[in-house]
Amino acid sequence: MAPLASSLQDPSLLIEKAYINGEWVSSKSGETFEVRNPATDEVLGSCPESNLDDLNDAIAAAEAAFPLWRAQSGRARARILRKWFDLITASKVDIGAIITAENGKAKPDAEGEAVFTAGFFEWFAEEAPRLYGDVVPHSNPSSRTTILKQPIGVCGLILPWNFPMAMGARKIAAALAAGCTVVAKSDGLTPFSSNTLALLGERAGLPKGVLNIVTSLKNTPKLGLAMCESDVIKKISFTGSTRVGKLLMKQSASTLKKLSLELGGNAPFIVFDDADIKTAVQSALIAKFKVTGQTCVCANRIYVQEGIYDEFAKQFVEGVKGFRVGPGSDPNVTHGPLTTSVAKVEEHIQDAVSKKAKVLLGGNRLPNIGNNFFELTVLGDVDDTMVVSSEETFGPLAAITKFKTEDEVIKRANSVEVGLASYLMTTDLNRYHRVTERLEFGMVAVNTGVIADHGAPFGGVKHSGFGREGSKYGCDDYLVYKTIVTGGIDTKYTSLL
Ligand SMILES: NC(=O)c1ccc[n+]([C@@H]2O[C@H](COP(=O)([O-])OP(=O)(O)OC[C@H]3O[C@@H](n4cnc5c(N)ncnc54)[C@H](O)[C@@H]3O)[C@@H](O)[C@H]2O)c1
Ligand SMILES: O=CCCC(=O)O
Repeated sequence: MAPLASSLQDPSLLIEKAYINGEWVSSKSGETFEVRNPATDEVLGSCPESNLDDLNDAIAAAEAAFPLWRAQSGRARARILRKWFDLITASKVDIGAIITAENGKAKPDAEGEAVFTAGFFEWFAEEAPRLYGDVVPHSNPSSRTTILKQPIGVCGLILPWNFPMAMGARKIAAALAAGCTVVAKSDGLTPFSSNTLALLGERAGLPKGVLNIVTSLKNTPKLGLAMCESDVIKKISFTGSTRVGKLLMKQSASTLKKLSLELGGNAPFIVFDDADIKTAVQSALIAKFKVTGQTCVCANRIYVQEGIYDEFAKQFVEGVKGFRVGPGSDPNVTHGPLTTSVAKVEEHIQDAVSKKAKVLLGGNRLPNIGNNFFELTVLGDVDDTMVVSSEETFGPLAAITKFKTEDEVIKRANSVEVGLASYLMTTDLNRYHRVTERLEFGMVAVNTGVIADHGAPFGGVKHSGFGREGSKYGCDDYLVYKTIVTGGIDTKYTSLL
């Protein structure tokens, strides 16, 4: 038994297999890949290196399961999703331990992710019976137009490593509630969380073939291409970088696939002189350093108006000093390692410092703890020529920059290609209206550092992609609308058409 499994209350939650047609399977080639703990570099276990044959089996299973799953009532699907919620909630501690082991995030964040994950099953259990269509008046009074919302079919879901369970849940719960079946590809760095999720789905009563998971590290691009080119898969939903999102869109052209792309961000965090400084500092600490800066909604550019700049920077640095970096499994640790590499954080710091940014805190690797650890870092006097202002760091680097006017900061905030999350700190109601409406981002958080919630549509604009996850709109991405027109031509009215 893998050592991680033996540390769990329920060791069966850790599965080193792929999940196809209700069976836990090895890859046809027999190949596997190792999964490592980013805090220690220890091998946690291994998973099958799924290949195209395995993917085709998964697609065939999802195709075969689709007619029966879609034919169930929304209420029947809801009961399974609701039970899934209960099972995830009951396994919160074990799930947290698995997420921390493979992703690195600190225990409270990992257990928080378990709760966040469960919430999507609860939410979509409530949506499943309520996917109403419409009846629309027709211009011919003897006709009627009915709009049916129907499941699109088999969905291919490509999942990231930063929320290895919750990002999968946000897609899987919505797709299954809508009546679709799923082939998911978990991230090669974090396959165990997805497997645990599938196992709990199986225990909740999910019929075989409704959810399938292929696991892969090196075959990922091949599997991604095959998913895009498959005529059976009718929709792809992807969370990850803008680069890969654009590639998937190109690859999906030949099958004209419906796509949801949750891509990169570069969130501005704007603090006006009139902000409540305590709220602004607390919100910035959360928005910047959640999961050690590795969420797509993390504040990347902190713009502070000149009158409040020095005080904000001082209080922000004091706040950061209250955090503790270390292995996520240590209960005293608030921030774990980076899941991938510290190189980009270091490059952004070096570039900024070479252009006269000031290091207010941190700035160094922490090799005494491990290769993937980096100090929570605060830079002041950042300007727009620095790489950190135009590129998402996806790491623990807070880049603080000064601004003078509202017009100036809106222009600078909107100057990037991407448009996912943004933050606004102000107590001026008129300013709130003006600025929220002018920011070119899919989401604006006002006087808070937390955006995501099950009921809040999550997604971006511009190069951050399209589609909305969670919320009452979340099933739409997995539905197609069918128009049914009934009635004959009523000659009395044809002259009015
Ligand atoms: N908008 C969102 O909801 C959201 C959420 C999390 C992360 N992100 C973004 O993801 C990025 C960080 O993650 P990353 O650098 O690991 O992203 P990435 O795009 O390299 O990887 C994301 C996922 O895609 C897979 N992948 C990579 N190449 C692929 C290919 N050719 N075909 C199919 N799948 C492929 C990876 O294995 C991984 O599972 C950041 O830009 C971040 O903002 C966005
Ligand atoms: O990384 C993307 C998701 C972030 C979140 O939902 O808080």
